[in-house]
Amino acid sequence: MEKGASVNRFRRNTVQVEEAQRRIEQHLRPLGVEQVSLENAYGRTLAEDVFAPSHMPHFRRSGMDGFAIMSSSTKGASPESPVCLEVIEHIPCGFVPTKAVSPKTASRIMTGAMVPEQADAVIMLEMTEESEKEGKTCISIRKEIPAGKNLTSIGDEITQGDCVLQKGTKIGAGETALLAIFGFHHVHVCKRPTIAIFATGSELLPVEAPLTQGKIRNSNSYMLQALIREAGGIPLLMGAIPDEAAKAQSLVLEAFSQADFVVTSGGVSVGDYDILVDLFQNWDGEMLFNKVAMRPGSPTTAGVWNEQFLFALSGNPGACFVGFELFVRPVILGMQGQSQRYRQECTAFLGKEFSKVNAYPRYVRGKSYVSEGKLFVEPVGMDQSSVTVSIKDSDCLIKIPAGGKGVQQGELISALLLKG
Ligand SMILES: Nc1nc2c(c(=O)[nH]1)N[C@H]1C(S)=C(S)[C@@H](COP(=O)(O)OP(=O)(O)OC[C@H]3O[C@@H](n4cnc5c(N)ncnc54)[C@H](O)[C@@H]3O)O[C@H]1N2
Ligand code: MOO
Ligand SMILES: [Mg+2]
Repeated sequence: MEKGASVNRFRRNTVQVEEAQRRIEQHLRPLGVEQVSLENAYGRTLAEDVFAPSHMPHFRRSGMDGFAIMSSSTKGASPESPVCLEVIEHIPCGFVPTKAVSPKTASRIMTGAMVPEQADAVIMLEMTEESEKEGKTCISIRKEIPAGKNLTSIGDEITQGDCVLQKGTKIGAGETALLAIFGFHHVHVCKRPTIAIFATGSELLPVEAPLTQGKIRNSNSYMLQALIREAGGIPLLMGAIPDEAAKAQSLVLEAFSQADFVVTSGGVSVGDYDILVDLFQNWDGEMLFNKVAMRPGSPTTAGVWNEQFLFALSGNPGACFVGFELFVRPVILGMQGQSQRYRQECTAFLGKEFSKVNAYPRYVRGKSYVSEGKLFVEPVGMDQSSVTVSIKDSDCLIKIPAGGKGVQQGELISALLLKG
């Protein structure tokens, strides 16, 4: 097979993960704003602060099915000397009371209904006894009811004018409920980036193809597609490019017109057919980095062309996954205007020793759990860069520092939490 035009491999300068992230950040811009209907707002990022246009609740609301009363009318009420009040009105939800409650009267009211102005408490149905007297309905109350009982005052939850949701907030179920409450049928959200995904490698088969000797199915593209979706991006599956440098170059450059940025996997190391290296050799954009002090994924490469990123992730699935988490995901979030772009880092006890010697900091696929009130993390198992099976089992990346002989069980260690 013909070799890629990769005889003169170019020099690599190793940068730390944080430095690589900093270089990316310098080119990171939010994409802009669009309007979506509330039903399509889930998972999107708010592009503006949302202020309450009204109080919540905006009327005095009953918390129980019962009777709206003046609390003062129950003064001295006891089983021995109950207070009797005449029922003057029935107030279902959605109804505006028409009759003023007096010290001698009560209005039957349902949960969520508007409490008449003069009433300052609601007594539960079960705490009253109803009777008919001379064609009138009366209730007897055997207990004093304090003012404010079972009554939600205007603005109890939210005051008109309050900032209820801040710009940059990701819209989940609770945010959606608030937007609906305040009548925001359409919301301004940050645009989602479209990301073209290429796999590279002549060994790659389409997922539907039968396996043949020496070939494998292209799993990275689909993994990246899922990761991009999780981060709120719009993935564009562009298929696999065979190991032909010229073809890779034209396809990748072409994709910049269809997407906000491009992610590739494979072909970034020092091999004869590592065609992304050739692409970056002919690159007339800015090279951000081409080697990172990390395992897996040390050959991860990134550049910018006309302010559009090209992330060339490693082909090894474990390294592709980690490269996405550390470099691509923050860009997808940042383009959507999210300020919290990086995975939360926590300190935890290592549940199982990790004894590999590390030339570079290592991001080990791990599982977190709580035992006796303490947070533990432990490696999920096979952790080689080439291993795919353990990706699904991990909810964190354990950061094993460079140097030394690994980390012992029980030692405190940092981990990036991958969920949430
Ligand atoms: N002599 C050296 N060899 C290697 C070095 C090195 O420094 N010197 N680095 C190793 C490291 S570290 C990594 S990580 C890998 C990086 O490999 P590439 O990014 O160049 O990826 P490929 O060579 O294209 O493929 C590697 C591996 O991954 C499989 N692969 C590729 N694409 C996919 C895909 N879409 N879905 C599933 N699997 C994929 C591919 O078949 C290979 O098995 O290089 C080391 N080598
Ligand atoms: O960068 Mo490669 O893992 O790190 O195998
Ligand atoms: Mg390679």
